Amino acid sequence: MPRTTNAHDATTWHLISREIGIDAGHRVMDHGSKCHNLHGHRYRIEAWCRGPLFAAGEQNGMVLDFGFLKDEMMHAIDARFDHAFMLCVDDPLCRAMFGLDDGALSHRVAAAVSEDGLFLGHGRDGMQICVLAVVPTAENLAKLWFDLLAPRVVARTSGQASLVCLKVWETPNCWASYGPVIPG
Ligand SMILES: Nc1nc2c(c(=O)[nH]1)N=C([C@H](O)[C@H](O)COP(=O)(O)OP(=O)(O)OP(=O)(O)O)CN2
Repeated sequence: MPRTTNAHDATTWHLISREIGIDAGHRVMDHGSKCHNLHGHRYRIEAWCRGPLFAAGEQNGMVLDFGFLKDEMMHAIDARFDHAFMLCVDDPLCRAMFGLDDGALSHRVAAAVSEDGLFLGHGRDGMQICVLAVVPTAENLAKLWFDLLAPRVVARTSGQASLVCLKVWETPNCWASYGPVIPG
């Protein structure tokens, strides 16, 4: 029995999308107006995946079970960023707010940001912090979360499906996305 069905050709394919929501704080340090302030968002995050359909088993007729996709989004994004505060490593507030005057923590943060583009861990008083190599705009978060989720989608489908778009709603009116496909 074939494992997949190829109900797409070079110009058509199956796309699925799943959404989760997280709450997180940030500031856009260079912004000329209110986004310069410390503030928070209810981020809505959509993951769009493309691939052939499974032709047998519990995912028969699916690109990737929505529940499996949710699991991967929760591990890759929610578990690390929900209720975290995100600042750019170059933000002058980062050092004081996150307790980076502590030498050992400061060293760990600098090493992680330089190697991985981000540090996720605990700062002053055990507060969950996220230090990024880039400013936490919706565009940069879309790429960051795309890069964390993409390998999980491939692994969860044994290489059949891929993440083609990660869309971040920063407010009910504004979104940014990253990936090779423009979402509808
Ligand atoms: N291209 C981007 N522009 C802006 C970003 C961003 O990440 N990418 N971020 C901000 C602010 O952080 C803010 O979250 C959005 O601000 P705002 O324009 O106020 O969005 P609203 O939906 O709240 O707009 P209202 O005018 O209040 O309805 C700014 N720009």
